[in-house]
Amino acid sequence: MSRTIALLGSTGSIGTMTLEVVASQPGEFRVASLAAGRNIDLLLQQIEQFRPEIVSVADEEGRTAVRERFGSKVEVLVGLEGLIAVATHPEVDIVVTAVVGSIGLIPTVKALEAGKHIALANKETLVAAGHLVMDLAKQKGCAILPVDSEHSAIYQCLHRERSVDVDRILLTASGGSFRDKTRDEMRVATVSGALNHPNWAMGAKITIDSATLMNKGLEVIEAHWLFNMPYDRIDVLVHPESIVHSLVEFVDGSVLAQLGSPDMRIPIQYALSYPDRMPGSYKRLNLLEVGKLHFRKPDFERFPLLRMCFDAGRAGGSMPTVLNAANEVANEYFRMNLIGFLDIEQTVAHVMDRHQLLTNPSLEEVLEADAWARQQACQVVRELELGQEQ
Ligand SMILES: NC(=O)C1=CN([C@@H]2O[C@H](COP(=O)(O)OP(=O)(O)OC[C@H]3O[C@@H](n4cnc5c(N)ncnc54)[C@H](OP(=O)(O)O)[C@@H]3O)[C@@H](O)[C@H]2O)C=CC1
Ligand SMILES: CC(=O)[C@@H](O)[C@H](O)COP(=O)(O)O
Ligand SMILES: [Mn+2]
Repeated sequence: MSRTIALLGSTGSIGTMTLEVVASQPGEFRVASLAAGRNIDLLLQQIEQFRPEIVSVADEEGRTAVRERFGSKVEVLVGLEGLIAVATHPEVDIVVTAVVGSIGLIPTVKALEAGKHIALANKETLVAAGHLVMDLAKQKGCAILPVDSEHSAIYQCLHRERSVDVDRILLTASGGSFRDKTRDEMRVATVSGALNHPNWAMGAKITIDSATLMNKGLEVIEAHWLFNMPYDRIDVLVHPESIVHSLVEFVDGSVLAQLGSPDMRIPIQYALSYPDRMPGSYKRLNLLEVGKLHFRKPDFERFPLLRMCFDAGRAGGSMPTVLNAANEVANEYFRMNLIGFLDIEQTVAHVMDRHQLLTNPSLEEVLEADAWARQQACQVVRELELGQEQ
């Protein structure tokens, strides 16, 4: 096969698993470029092992550390310029976008403009600017291969199916750390409690999003763009075991589902090897051990962010951008112990209320809306602290 890969977010949960997949398939993949943030110790090990030609880091301190160790053996860039250079490396076939947050948008756009296929983990990119990213991919003939487990599942179920034959998509949700908690329990929830995901070991931001069900809401918007599916044909199903990764119902009533152990290396490898499959030694699913699978309706009252995501998606235009940016800020404030768990939804709701919708934003307008929402979210948090917001 021998595909050349760029990896954005190499030091994160998806990033490190991507490199595990690469290392487990000798001769199949070459890593030409890596982008990390501030975890320079890990990046140095990755450079040693994978020998990329270009790397990117978050700041000058990181650049100095890499240069001290590797001298001119590797080119080191910084910040957004670095992310773009990594994503557009001339020899790269596939860019794995595994940074967290809407910072992933511009490098993804630049990669598409340079004709790269995208293995997309960074769902915030599609939430922020799905209309622009999907149009650009189509125009350039580039594939957007989903890494997110649910979307990989749907992609696999849709393989060789006609879109006219699809009736609806069913996205499964574990329910997150607070699946069975009351609102009163959530009001006093701790960061460590929210970070205790029942099934998946993931980065901190997505784990908190999973606990608020924001992650599922973002995934609804991601599915809307990836599969060109109207919102009233996307349903969410709480499935505590995270074994059925998602399902597709067809017009004849037949339902296809993709199942597997909850291990992100499986969808990562599928995105990298698509349309082929490569052998993998990941833990096999044993349904006899699992025994029973459970499904139930999501509770929109206890988890209002899920409804807000449907609302933002249906409003369209700049609203999903604003929803996402406000959530990124509120999620981070919660992780820093500066606001309570339920203040996340309050912050997002107030920022959405204050937003004047742009119906078909350009990339520049998306970036402006993102920046506006971040600044508003900080303002709302200050007001919440002062007790000015209900
Ligand atoms: N983890 C999972 O299982 C899944 C994740 N996803 C999605 O994949 C994406 C990544 O998630 P995950 O791996 O969990 O996140 P992590 O927090 O574990 O990793 C984030 C990565 O992004 C880097 N990064 C963060 N900010 C910047 C920045 N400003 N500039 C450059 N690099 C930056 C971090 O660098 P450093 O650490 O060096 O600072 C790290 O390498 C998210 O969009 C998430 O929603 C989707 C499905 C499953
Ligand atoms: C592994 C993965 O794809 C995550 O996005 C996962 O979906 C999070 O679990 P939740 O279903 O709890 O959001
Ligand atoms: Mn997911």
